[in-house]
Amino acid sequence: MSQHPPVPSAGTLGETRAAAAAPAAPAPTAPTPAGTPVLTARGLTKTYGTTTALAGVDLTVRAGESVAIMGASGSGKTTLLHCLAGIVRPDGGEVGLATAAGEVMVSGLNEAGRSRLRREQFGFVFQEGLLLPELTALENVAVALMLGGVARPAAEHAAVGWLHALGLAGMEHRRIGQLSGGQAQRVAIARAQVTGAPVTFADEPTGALDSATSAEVMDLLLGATTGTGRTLVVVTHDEGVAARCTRVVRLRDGRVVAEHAGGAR
Ligand SMILES: Nc1ncnc2c1ncn2[C@@H]1O[C@H](COP(=O)(O)OP(=O)(O)OP(=O)(O)O)[C@@H](O)[C@H]1O
Repeated sequence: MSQHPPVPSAGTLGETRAAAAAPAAPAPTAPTPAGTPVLTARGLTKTYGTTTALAGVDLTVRAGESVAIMGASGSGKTTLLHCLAGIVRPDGGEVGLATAAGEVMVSGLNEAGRSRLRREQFGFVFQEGLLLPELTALENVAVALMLGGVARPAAEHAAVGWLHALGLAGMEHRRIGQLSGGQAQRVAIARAQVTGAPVTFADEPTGALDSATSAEVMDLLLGATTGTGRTLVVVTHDEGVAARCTRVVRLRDGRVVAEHAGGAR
């Protein structure tokens, strides 16, 4: 990455939805106009042995929206998220990502291409496992930029900006194990946003949190993504999380069985 990393404006993204939406962190590339399709899945299929995880999914995700993917355990939510994000290659169908250079077929790229795409275009907030416990909060965020070629001082400057915006001032040098679950998820949000990635994927981002902390983390996640014109795709079992999104997609047995506006619309 050659651009100077984006840094949020002064202040915090706040604890409330309204406050969280206020400061805008410029994306490294011109943001896709709101409402434009940014990710398009066509006829996605995926099987694991004899298990059909996806049985033909069509889905369009538009810039600036927050899409909650819901459904019973085993209905294919995580597999769909992983196919959209280029973590897993579907057996059939395709996933297209709109970029400044035209549509990139995520599903057609080899592992190196998908890895680069994930680093440059996507942010990830998962329930667990993505933060490096041996690194501090600051290092966990800065490393996302350093992997893209940003020098350490600039990466740390941007990381500090995001950690402060997410209410973690003073905790920059704590290791992940020295943070609460909610604080660790804020670090994950900072790491997912610091590169300016236009699309963030979250898989049960509040799954391990109590309901008050869950609401705070979800507000911050929305403020940092759709609040700054970016796009969020979130897998969740929690109707409260889905109610904060603009659209809800429900899966059953690897198929989309319902789609409707979320409470945020
Ligand atoms: N790596 C894998 N190997 C074998 N089977 C898998 C694998 N990943 C997923 N599956 C199976 O595919 C189906 C869909 O799994 P997936 O994780 O996408 O569902 P989910 O809706 O996210 O479930 P949950 O809510 O329990 O996380 C399940 O039957 C699951 O057991």
